[in-house]
Amino acid sequence: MRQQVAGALGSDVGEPLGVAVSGGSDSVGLLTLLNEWRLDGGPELRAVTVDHGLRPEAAKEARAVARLCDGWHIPHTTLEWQGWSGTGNLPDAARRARYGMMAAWATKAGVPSIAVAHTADDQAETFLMRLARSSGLDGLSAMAPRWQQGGVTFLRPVLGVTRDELRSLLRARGVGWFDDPTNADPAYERVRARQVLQALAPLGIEAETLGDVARNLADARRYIEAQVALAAQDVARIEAGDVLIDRSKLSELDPEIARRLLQQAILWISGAEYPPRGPALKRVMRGIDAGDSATLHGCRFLIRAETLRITREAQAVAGLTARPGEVWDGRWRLSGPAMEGAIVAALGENGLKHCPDRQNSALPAASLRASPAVWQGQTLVSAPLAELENGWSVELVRRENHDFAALISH
Ligand SMILES: Nc1ncnc2c1ncn2[C@@H]1O[C@H](COP(=O)(O)OP(=O)(O)OP(=O)(O)O)[C@@H](O)[C@H]1O
Repeated sequence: MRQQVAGALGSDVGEPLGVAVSGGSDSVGLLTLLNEWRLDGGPELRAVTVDHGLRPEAAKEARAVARLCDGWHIPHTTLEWQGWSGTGNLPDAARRARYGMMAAWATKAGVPSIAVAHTADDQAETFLMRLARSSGLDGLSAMAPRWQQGGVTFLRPVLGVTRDELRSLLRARGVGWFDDPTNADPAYERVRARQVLQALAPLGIEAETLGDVARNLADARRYIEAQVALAAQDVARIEAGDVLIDRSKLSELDPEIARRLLQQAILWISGAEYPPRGPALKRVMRGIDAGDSATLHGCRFLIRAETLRITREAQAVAGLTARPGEVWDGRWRLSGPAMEGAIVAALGENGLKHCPDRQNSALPAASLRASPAVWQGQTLVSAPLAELENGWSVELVRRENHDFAALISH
């Protein structure tokens, strides 16, 4: 098992390696494996636990993890979440906060990557849950073995190990863990998925089997994504943050490649976490064929004779502000002279009127309205994309997970 984990992490795993330990069997099992590897020449470790403050036992569990780490001479940190606003989807908010806090902790502590303990069972349960949502190739593909978030790499080194294997290891080593009471509550979809998985055993379907299927699908997906990247290099280019697509070449692409290419462009421009729903995107694609401009997912689709221009929708960024030097709308950074009270916000219709040289910009008015500008109160200071610089410069910043620009330049 240890070789499996070391192999999954790869020889280039940074040091110290972070490990996210909730106190459950999966993550305590991962910690145990990594600790044994550490004692045998593996990377130094830093453990982290997030106390969401949602269950009375949580603080006690965090302390127990801290004690375990202390006994093994692994530095441990507990991060306390107090951000629950009381509205919305609690598990989702807790998960987002957890990853955000762990990434911020890692950055501060000089930890380049954090291992989390998603197991083969998590993978299989997720697969079943996605089946219930009629997911396609993307949803059913295996969980990524690594991803980037908040400047940190998250790693899943035990995707090939089952929960039972980790529990057997812990029993053999005499290491205890906490059972989350919700893990037995059939009100949770994941618990029902676990029960269904057991029922599938007589058919020869086990966690590993579904993991194999999910990996096969991930292989197919990787191939399709490579085709999308090739197509993007051929049909698309970037102009000051807009994506320009050759319409006749687009119409010759396989519809699935075209759909994915548009989806990638939308994710890059909008910064949305999830792509638009399939039917909505298909409707826009039919509109593009017919020559109709449209808006979708915070983006505008402008049809010209030969080109489709996808730009940011002005309405989606109205009211969005950042300080100079900070990233605005997830991908723009404006820098210039120090200036009291200066903020970055969209140029908008009002600002556009105050850009005398806007005609010299290659961008149409729709793109310029949604472009970043510097304001001091109601006064427009700079709009670099609309040819009003006043000593300011603009930079397109790389997006962590949806970098269309990188897709084209590779
Ligand atoms: N409170 C916590 N503190 C530290 N690490 C945690 C905590 N909760 C979860 N983790 C880490 O994340 C891993 C996966 O946790 P969990 O199964 O709850 O899934 P998730 O991250 O919420 O995502 P998903 O629900 O999509 O599977 C755990 O094995 C552990 O490594």
